[in-house]
Amino acid sequence: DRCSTSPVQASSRRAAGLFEDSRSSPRTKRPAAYEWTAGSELTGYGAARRPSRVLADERARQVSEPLEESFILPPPDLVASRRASPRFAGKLSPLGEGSKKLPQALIIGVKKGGTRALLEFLRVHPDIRAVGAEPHFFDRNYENGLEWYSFLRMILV
Ligand SMILES: Nc1ncnc2c1ncn2[C@@H]1O[C@H](COP(=O)(O)OS(=O)(=O)O)[C@@H](OP(=O)(O)O)[C@H]1O
Repeated sequence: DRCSTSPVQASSRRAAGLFEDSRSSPRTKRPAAYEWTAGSELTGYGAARRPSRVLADERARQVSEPLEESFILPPPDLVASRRASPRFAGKLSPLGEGSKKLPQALIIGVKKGGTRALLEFLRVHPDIRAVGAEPHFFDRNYENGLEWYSFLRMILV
């Protein structure tokens, strides 16, 4: 919500990379993220603080390291409410319990643009899980990289 035109465009490119990563390689998503990140011209808040080349190299090192699987537990509210749909067939997500995964969808918008309202509408759907609070990855936590991002208990659509 603090982005001007240029960072918003950068965010859109980044989101597209994450989408493709999740769909094309659900188990080994990091190599795809590595290629995407390393080949991208990074602009926006993170790049404004450090040179984009340095930032890209740091990202490449982070995402090329092997990831631990199955360490993030489902949110307690989901367990308590038993909102998981029959599609999940006894699991709490299509990925199995405790999977760590980047989101398959991002909501990006200006302040007071209705993003919170959209999130709440989507959250009603039993096949959609979402972060509890807005993570502000692109405008406040971008420098923490994808590792930080995937540590959130993220969205499983
Ligand atoms: N579909 C639709 N139609 C009309 N108005 C809508 C709609 N969706 C959201 N809103 C109103 O837009 C205001 C900002 O919404 P959000 O708080 O969800 O936006 S955001 O989280 O800051 O992006 C907020 O208004 P205020 O309550 O006056 O702040 C929402 O009620």
